[in-house]
Amino acid sequence: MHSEPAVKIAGLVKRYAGKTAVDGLDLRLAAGQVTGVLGPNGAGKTTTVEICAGFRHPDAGDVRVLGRDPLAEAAALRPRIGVMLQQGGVYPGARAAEMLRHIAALHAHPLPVEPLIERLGLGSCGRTPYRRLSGGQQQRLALAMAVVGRPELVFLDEPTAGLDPQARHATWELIRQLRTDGVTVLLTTHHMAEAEELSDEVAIIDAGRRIASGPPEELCRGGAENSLRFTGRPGLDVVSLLKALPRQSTAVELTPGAYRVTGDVDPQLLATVTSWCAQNGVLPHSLTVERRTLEDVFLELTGKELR
Ligand SMILES: Nc1ncnc2c1ncn2[C@@H]1O[C@H](COP(=O)(O)OP(=O)(O)OP(=O)(O)O)[C@@H](O)[C@H]1O
Repeated sequence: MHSEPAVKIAGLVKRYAGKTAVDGLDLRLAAGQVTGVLGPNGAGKTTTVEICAGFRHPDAGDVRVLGRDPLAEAAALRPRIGVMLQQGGVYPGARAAEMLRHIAALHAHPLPVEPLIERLGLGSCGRTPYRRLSGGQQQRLALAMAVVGRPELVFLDEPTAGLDPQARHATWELIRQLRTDGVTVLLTTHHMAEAEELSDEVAIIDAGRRIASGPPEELCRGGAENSLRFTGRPGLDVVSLLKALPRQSTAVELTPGAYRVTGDVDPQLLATVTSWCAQNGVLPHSLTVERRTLEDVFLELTGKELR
């Protein structure tokens, strides 16, 4: 993608009472793509979103949203961006449908409100005051409010946290639709599979800095080894298998008849293993290529200790 990024963040710093929440963050969101922003609790994701949305002052660094300064040019940006934060932004007594209609009326070409309400399963609670909605319903209303104005860019801070599976799927569909419509999406989430599934690019943030970024499949491919497992008769000659494999591969019999090959698992390595099986009269009962998931990558990069 060669067009100008929808969001450019360079050297962003934010401190709260001497505590550094964002520590020199660099991040770019490609226009028209979904960027998943991942990070442990307290990594600075929400703070970054709030700064991009013009709700907070950065202490240092440069932030450009659709080419503009999110604070100084907030009025010009407001009709062009949608924001869903983890909480707040709704008057507690406002009824769900009224609130959405009100937001829609502030925009020049809003989405039709009723279909959006139905799509997010809010039809039965349209007349319910915000404070009486369940947590998941409040989340869905916040999502509807973020997208109803047909924004060019949407910030979604943990949109699926606490949602039931149906609402989660409806949210994923909505995010896919936004992408199809060319909307740029920043999505923060703790669900690695969700990020892997929905994002064109992923950025992993830790302690206020970007520690990795790229398309999810690229992040999963790089770094540590993948593995290939197969089952066959017990006691196969793994030393001879190892000799057939590229250097730095390993081959072990984990339990009788269960074998694991690690290394740079690519189509060539798969062909080497299957041709070794053919030469040795082995018909594997099962053969699986295990690739690292985004969760594996995340834990490798950010560690397994609780923050
Ligand atoms: N208003 C605030 N006042 C003081 N400290 C704050 C404030 N908001 C956030 N922080 C601190 O800044 C750090 C980053 O918080 P932030 O909410 O941006 O992280 P996050 O990555 O969104 O976390 P989570 O995944 O838990 O939502 C945390 O240590 C948090 O305690």
